[in-house]
Amino acid sequence: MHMYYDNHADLSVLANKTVAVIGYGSQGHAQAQNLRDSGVNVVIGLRPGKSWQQAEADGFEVLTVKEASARADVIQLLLPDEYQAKVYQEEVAPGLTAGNMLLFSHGFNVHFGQIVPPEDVDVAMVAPKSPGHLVRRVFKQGGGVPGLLAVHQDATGQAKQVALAYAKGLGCTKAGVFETTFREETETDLFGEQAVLCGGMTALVKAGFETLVEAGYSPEIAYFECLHELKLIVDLMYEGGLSRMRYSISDTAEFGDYMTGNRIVTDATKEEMRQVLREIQQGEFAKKWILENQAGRPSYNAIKQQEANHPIEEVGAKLRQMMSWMQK
Ligand SMILES: NC(=O)C1=CN([C@@H]2O[C@H](COP(=O)(O)OP(=O)(O)OC[C@H]3O[C@@H](n4cnc5c(N)ncnc54)[C@H](OP(=O)(O)O)[C@@H]3O)[C@@H](O)[C@H]2O)C=CC1
Ligand SMILES: CC[C@](O)(C(C)=O)C(=O)O
Repeated sequence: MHMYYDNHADLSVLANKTVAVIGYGSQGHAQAQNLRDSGVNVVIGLRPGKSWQQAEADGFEVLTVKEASARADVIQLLLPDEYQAKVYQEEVAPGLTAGNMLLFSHGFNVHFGQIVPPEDVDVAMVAPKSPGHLVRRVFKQGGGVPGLLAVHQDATGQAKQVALAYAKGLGCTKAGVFETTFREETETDLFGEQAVLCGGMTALVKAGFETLVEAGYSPEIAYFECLHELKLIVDLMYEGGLSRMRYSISDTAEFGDYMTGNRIVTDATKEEMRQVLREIQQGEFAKKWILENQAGRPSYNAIKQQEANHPIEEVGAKLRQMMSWMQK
């Protein structure tokens, strides 16, 4: 296992190749635009619709998924994970030829056996560790976000060099690309988004907001305290770890942090985290998500609606309107 930086990757490996970016959503638009700015020949594969119009407006050649897959040497699947297997079977697989590379930014479908590529193609992953919009924003600022790289299948003997060149085109080798496996990326990514980054964090923010509002404090103050300021605290941790954040906050806040943190995230919380990880490792979460999609997403849709109506969303929308400088 290694970390790779700019000097380990050679963009000329992609010089005579065409890359098809399939999907033009959060990751698709960012990866396609960064690659193009890095001199890579990119076409976009889509169905007719909103993304197609956007990709054309952004100056790309847009083809159907079938045409783009057949044209390209490297095919990066950036569709929502839940649709990838069907689109792969019907539109990508028929155009694959020996020596092509099939790329992913998340290992879900390969790791859980929903996509089984033929043996004569390379199968790899370049996964930026960042939401797509920041993959683009940080690149435009002259930097890059870190990434993960994994080779699942090396039919040509060149898979790692091609994947590394792709990662360089995204800007990831500026920040560091860590070599891993499809299993490790998939399980840690699902764990991170469920237990910490998305599920854990939104539950913590809502619980804090509700505690203050239910105790009679203003929703505006509760919003600033529990959501708005979180970004500023996270920015400090991002720049210099927990110690930089603790250097910047008051000693009173730091003492409160030491006294209270473990009362909020207790041994029971950690035991629940271990249980969440077991369910991911055993494929229970994947099965639940696949079945949820087959059933038309009843739970996903109901909870999405309920969450959109949470009072923190109402007060937040009102307060953010006044912050004209904020990237929305
Ligand atoms: N979001 C992120 O930041 C991250 C995502 N990833 C991974 O990247 C991959 C892409 O995720 P993400 O960028 O969030 O996806 P999005 O939901 O943002 O984008 C979906 C894109 O796929 C298109 N699409 C959907 N269905 C079809 C179809 N049947 N045929 C053709 N095009 C279709 C949509 O076009 P239309 O407008 O027509 O619907 C849209 O352009 C996933 O594997 C995900 O796990 C990894 C790291 C971070
Ligand atoms: C944290 C969510 C994420 O895993 C990401 C941006 O890396 C995702 O899949 O969107």
